[in-house]
Amino acid sequence: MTLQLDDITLTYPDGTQRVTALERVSLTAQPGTLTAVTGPSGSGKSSLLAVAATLIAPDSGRVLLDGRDLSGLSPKETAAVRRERIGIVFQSSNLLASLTALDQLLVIAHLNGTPLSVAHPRATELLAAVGMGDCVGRRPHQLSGGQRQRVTIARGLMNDPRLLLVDEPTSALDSQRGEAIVQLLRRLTVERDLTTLMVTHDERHLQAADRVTHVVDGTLRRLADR
Ligand SMILES: Nc1ncnc2c1ncn2[C@@H]1O[C@H](COP(=O)(O)OP(=O)(O)OP(=O)(O)O)[C@@H](O)[C@H]1O
Repeated sequence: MTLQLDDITLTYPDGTQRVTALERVSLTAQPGTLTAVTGPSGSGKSSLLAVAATLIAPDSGRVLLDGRDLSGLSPKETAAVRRERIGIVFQSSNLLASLTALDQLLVIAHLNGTPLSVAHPRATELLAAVGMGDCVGRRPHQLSGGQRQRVTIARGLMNDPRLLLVDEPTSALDSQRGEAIVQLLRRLTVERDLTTLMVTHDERHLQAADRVTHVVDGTLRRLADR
C-alpha cells in the first residue's frame, strides 16, 4: 500500500501559544520498502509516525493510502482503516506482563473478533517468522529485550497490515541485537510487501533502509534514495 503524506502541518497547544511539530512535510513510501525516519530529539519524528498512523489529525495537509484521502473519513471509519490496514509498533506498546508470547498476539485477534481457528495458526506462523517459534509459551519476564521486541513486531503484524509503523525499535538493545531487529524488519518488509516506516535515532541502522528521511525542526531536510 502506498502511503502519501501531503503537505502536513501539525501543531500542539503550548500554554497560550502553539508549538509547530511538523511544517509542510510531504513524503511518499511504496510497498516493499523500508523508510528510515531520523533526526534530533524533538524534531518531530514521533509526530510524523502518529499522523501516518491516523492517531493524530494534522492541522492541514492530507494522509493518503493508495490514493485515498483519509481526511474526509469519520472517526469510526478512520479507526477501521487503522485496525485493518496499519500495524503499529510503538515504544510505548509494552507487552502485557501476565500473557505468553502467543497470547499477546491472540488477544489482538480477539479484540478484532477474529475466530481462534484463524488467529492461532496466524500467531504461530508470525512468531516463527520473527524467530520466536520456540518461545511461544514464555511470558515477557522470561524473554530478553530483543526477544520482547520480536514479539512486539509479530503482534504489530497480527492483523495483516499493509502499512507498518515502527518507533525506535532498537532503543533498548545493544548494537548487535539492534542490527538483528532492523534486518528482521527489512526481511518482513520485502517478504510481505509491507510499506514500512521506522523511526530511529541510531545512524548505524540507516544502511538497511531503502530511503532515509531526515527530520530537522519539523521539516524534512534530506531524502536519500538507495
Ligand atoms: N502532546 C504534545 N503536546 C505539546 N507538544 C508536543 C507534544 N508532543 C510533542 N510535542 C512537541 O512537538 C515537537 C516534536 O516532538 P516529537 O515527539 O514528534 O519529536 P521526536 O523527533 O520524536 O523526538 P524524540 O526523538 O525525542 O522522541 C517537540 O517540540 C515536542 O516538544
